[in-house]
Amino acid sequence: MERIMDHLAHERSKAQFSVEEMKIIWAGSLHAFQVSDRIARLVASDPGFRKDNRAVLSRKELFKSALRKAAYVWKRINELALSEEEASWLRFYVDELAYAYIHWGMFVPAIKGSATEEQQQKWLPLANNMQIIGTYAQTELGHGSNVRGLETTATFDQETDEFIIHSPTLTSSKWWPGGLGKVATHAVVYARLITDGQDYGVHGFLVQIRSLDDHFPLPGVTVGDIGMKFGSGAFNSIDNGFLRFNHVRIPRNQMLMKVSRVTRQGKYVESNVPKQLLYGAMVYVRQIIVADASIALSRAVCIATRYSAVRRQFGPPHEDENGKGVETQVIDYKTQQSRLFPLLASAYAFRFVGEWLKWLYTDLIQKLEANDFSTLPEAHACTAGLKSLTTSAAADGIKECWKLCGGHGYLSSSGLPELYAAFVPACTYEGDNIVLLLQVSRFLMKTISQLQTGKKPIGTTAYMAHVEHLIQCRCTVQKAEDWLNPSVILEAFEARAIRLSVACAENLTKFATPLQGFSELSPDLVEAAVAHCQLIVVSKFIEKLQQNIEGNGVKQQLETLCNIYCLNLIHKHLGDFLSTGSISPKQASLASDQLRSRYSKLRSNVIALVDAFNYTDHFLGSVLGRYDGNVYPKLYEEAWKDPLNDSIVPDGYHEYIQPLLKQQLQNARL
Ligand SMILES: CCCCCCCC/C=C\CCCCCCCCCCCCCCCC(=O)SCCNC(=O)CCNC(=O)[C@H](O)C(C)(C)COP(=O)(O)OP(=O)(O)OC[C@H]1O[C@@H](n2cnc3c(N)ncnc32)[C@H](O)[C@@H]1OP(=O)(O)O
Ligand SMILES: Cc1cc2nc3c(=O)[nH]c(=O)nc-3n(C[C@H](O)[C@H](O)[C@H](O)COP(=O)(O)OP(=O)(O)OC[C@H]3O[C@@H](n4cnc5c(N)ncnc54)[C@H](O)[C@@H]3O)c2cc1C
Repeated sequence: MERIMDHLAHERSKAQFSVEEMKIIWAGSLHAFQVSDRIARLVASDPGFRKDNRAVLSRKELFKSALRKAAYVWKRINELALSEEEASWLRFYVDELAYAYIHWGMFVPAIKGSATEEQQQKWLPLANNMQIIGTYAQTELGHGSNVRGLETTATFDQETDEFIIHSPTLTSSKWWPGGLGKVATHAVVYARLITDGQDYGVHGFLVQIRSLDDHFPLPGVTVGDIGMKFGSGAFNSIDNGFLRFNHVRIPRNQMLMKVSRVTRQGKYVESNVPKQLLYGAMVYVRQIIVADASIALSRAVCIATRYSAVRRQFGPPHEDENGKGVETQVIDYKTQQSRLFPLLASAYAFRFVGEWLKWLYTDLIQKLEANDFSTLPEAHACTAGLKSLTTSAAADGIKECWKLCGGHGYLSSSGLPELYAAFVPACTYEGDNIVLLLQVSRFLMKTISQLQTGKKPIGTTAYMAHVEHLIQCRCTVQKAEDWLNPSVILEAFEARAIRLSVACAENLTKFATPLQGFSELSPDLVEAAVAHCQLIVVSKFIEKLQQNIEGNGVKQQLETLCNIYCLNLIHKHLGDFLSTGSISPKQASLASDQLRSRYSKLRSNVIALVDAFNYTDHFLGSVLGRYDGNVYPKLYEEAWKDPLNDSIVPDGYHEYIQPLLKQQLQNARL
């Protein structure tokens, strides 16, 4: 036991940088670090937030436990008079999916983004004080991705000055909204607006669905939970629901009227803001999901890295620091490093691109407030594309971390199965990842077509202004060290991205209609979108390194991580880089050499690099990822806690095992 504990201490002593300074870089600022650290400890030390028994709870128990925690969170927020920032950290570290995620993450943002000032004044105080609990009811049984295909109707009745909300078909039933099944009292419902016999497409409406007195559904409302979801624990603590309306009436002023409105006379009037603002809540949440992807991946990487340093298999016996013979730490196998270290680098890369995306979103909101809508298309493309890229990579990465932990990774007590089950739907919710990449490719094709008109590309597409150079340039790498030059890396990624996009644009012209071309070439368009989004992540990592980074050795570690992130992408997408001529086969081989040498450089720092995430054992929820590395005794302890071990002879023995054994024994004697 002692030896294992010593192992992580020894690993920590090998670090070549200041972990405390790296914690600040990871958190984003000294202030963010201090607040998050304080709240993380507060949550970890409060028995009310215990979560180690989640995997063995039944669905009903799990749901009730999530309700209890959500109420307790609210109580603590008020008792401690927490600021909005502190309250968000508290919800984050409690780490239990419940209705509050949708209430604060989508219902409130939808009201802020799509309601008029007057409507906000009425509804936001109610929502902010939890006098009502809201959900975001967009997806239907028949349509999720295709928002324009939604079927729920909101028909204006001029006589009573009301909208009639109705579900005309089974497929128009709302399906999936979080917190809807059993909790929400209100919903922002997306429905087709019909007035004067004309269909004006999908708009948002605020609809009360349950009584505030007895919680029963209001007349005309049929509502319930859609059933168990993938994995134990995970998303089963939340009540994703279905909802059907039978001619439910709401006052006209409960249409969200910032983008357009209906007058008392039933006239449809558009405002001067773009229709797409109706989708504003999705842009907001996609940006948060990118931050969440870095968190989910970093949790898995932290577990797999610490465990890989504790776990020993094979190898010539080495002497440990006490002179004892020991086997090889699995983290020292080059295959383990080549699977794990790029994931560690990705966690950092996604953290920084998430930080940048938050800035982009804040900037967008400031511009929208000043009636400047010019950056909306780029913000949509960036949030959609990066949500897709980071969630797919994080979901795959978490699964890889579980395999990196061998058999023990498959145990619930490793924390990895639940982490995976809870995160993998991020590839689907808030926009299916392929559908979102097709949105990015549409934006890229539009940008390329505008190059011919002389329009200067801006922001993340600014590189496209250099199309002529990037189409014909040759990578200058001659020796492995050349791959450490950020401008060489950047140009290789820019060349690959633009060459894939330009090839798509050229191929599109070969089809009879753009629609046909988009459909036939969609796999290529998705690859071009991925290349563009990876370029964004690479360039934001490089930009981060150009900032003033304090702390002993911190910048050097980040440089190594950045190199690993970029070179591993080249290795993984070699086909693209070679087929577009962005690099040569010889340069690809030098990139692999450099990548291997970066792994060796990083090796002694990896435990400290995951410590810099500053996750408490409570938040990690993993025996394998414990800070003290005391894995085996704790695994044994956890095994004893399983309800199956409550009795020596199991329930069912007398009914099913004993008679079977007796029968077989008798048969053998005959
Ligand atoms: C110490 C530690 C420190 C660490 C610090 C870390 C910090 C921690 C921070 C955060 C942690 C976070 C923790 C929180 C965790 C969050 C977890 C969340 C939990 C669960 C949440 C689950 C929520 C799920 C909710 C939902 O799923 S709601 C439903 C979402 N539905 C969709 O997304 C549907 C997808 N479909 C669409 O979006 C659209 O239909 C479509 C695909 C875009 C197509 O639409 P349509 O046909 O109308 O459009 P087009 O014709 O294609 O386009 C028309 C033009 O409009 C443009 N467009 C489209 N969409 C938008 C948009 N959203 N905004 C702007 N513009 C848009 C489009 O580009 C077209 O433009 P054009 O110029 O080409 O015409
Ligand atoms: C855990 C979870 C929570 C959710 N919470 C909410 C919520 O709170 N509120 C809410 O309104 N919704 C919610 N949703 C619904 C979610 O937003 C949708 O599931 C999502 O938008 C995907 O839509 P879909 O299910 O219709 O997938 P589909 O569009 O049916 O996708 C099925 C397949 O078709 C492919 N596909 C679809 N269209 C195209 C295309 N044009 N080109 C190429 N391929 C295509 C997709 O790539 C995918 O492989 C939630 C979903 C989940 C899983």
